[in-house]
Amino acid sequence: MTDTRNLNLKEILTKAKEEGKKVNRQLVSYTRKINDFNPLAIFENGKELSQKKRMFWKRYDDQYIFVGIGNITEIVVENEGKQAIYNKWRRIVKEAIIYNPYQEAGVGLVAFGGIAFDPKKAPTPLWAKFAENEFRIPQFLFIKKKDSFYVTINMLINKDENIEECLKEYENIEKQLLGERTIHPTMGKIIDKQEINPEQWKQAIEDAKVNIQQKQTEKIVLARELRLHLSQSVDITSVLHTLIATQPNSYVFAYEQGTDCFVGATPEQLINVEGNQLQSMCVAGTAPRGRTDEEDERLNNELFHDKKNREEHDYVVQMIRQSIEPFCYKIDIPNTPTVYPLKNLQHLYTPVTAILKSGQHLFDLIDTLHPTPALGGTPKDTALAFIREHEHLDRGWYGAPIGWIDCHDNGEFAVAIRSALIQEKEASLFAGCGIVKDSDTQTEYEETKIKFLPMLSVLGGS
Ligand SMILES: C=C(O[C@@H]1C=C(C(=O)O)C=C[C@H]1O)C(=O)O
Ligand SMILES: [Mg+2]
Repeated sequence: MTDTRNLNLKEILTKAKEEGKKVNRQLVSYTRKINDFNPLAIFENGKELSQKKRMFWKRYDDQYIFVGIGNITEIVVENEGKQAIYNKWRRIVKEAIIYNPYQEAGVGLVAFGGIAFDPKKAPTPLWAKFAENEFRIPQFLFIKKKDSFYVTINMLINKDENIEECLKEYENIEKQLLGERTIHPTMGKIIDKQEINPEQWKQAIEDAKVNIQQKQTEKIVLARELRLHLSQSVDITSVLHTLIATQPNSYVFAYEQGTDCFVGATPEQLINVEGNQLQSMCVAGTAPRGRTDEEDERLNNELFHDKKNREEHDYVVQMIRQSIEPFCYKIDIPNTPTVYPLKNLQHLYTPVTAILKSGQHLFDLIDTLHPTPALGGTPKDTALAFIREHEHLDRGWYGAPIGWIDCHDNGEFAVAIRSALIQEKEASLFAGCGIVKDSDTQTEYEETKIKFLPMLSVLGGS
């Protein structure tokens, strides 16, 4: 990390060119405050300027919005585990020339990405455009943090770079990205909606219950797919617009990979690390929302007291506590959950806070936490083996950590549920539920139907 305080961008690039002689291509990251911007306008303006590599992230409480346009370099590791991703990230940070006068988590050089739910499961063509894991450093990163707005420009400068030209080009792109635009959301029609093998999925639930009765596992999460054919290519900006409008209390994310885009509105945080402060969430146990206030209150109350849902939830609380214990102290987890309301459903919810011991970092925690019993099961390895064998679905990035890390190891990852893989005029939606000993197959089936709704409704279905 080269110290570039008091240099302007031109001077920095000239310095980078010098460095470039040694390393061939030098990464330069330059951050400055800017006037307020409309994140979705930037996302839309970036459509043609990003080589179809855009990303979007809005935190559930609106405290962070990121729009990433383009990709100057990515981190992809196969069969090496999450530590290898972290090591590559540290190397990039170490070698970069960084200008960033702001000491703010998430502001500056940041990598965004996701990982596959289960690298041991053989992939299918469905997720062909998504690597087992990928973290991307966008060319332009627009950041809204609380009430402040920033842009981070990332560039690769080589020894023969024409600095004047390069600056001009970046200025020009930035101007286009910040150009005014009003978003008029458009939505096509669903021509065909196909539940993928629902009967086979119900059979897997029966098998899971036998597995649980035989005491091999206590909880197994099983997911299924809904495949849509649409009348026109899905407009991702419109999808994000409607998700933001309809799904408060949720992270809204998009990761574009050429003609495919993974999009979702998830309520579930896997982990947030800022300095030595850690946050996580236990989200498991589900009921629909009521049509009237009275019905809503009744369903809320029933969910809170329901033995089966409380059990489903408890496995997550216990596992998160056990997983973070070796890495943290001052772990604070309330004994009783509360009910977390979303537009289409409500969940049992328990917040987790803790202090990280020194030397422990985000990727260690992701490694130990993923998948929690909210998406895998208990015990983890047995449940995963069961899912691998009995669930006829390529989960890809669904149900897995998606998020960001900055160059001081702050970062946040959500669990990518309530999500869809959009492939132009087609889309796959995913939803799963936690099977425990008292699960009723038909009720679980109905639960997944509601969990499809956040994405289904923004794609024109109900
Ligand atoms: C697996 C999903 O959600 C998970 C399962 C839940 C449940 O079974 O009650 C609730 C929230 C999540 O932990 C999903 O939405 O696809
Ligand atoms: Mg459930």
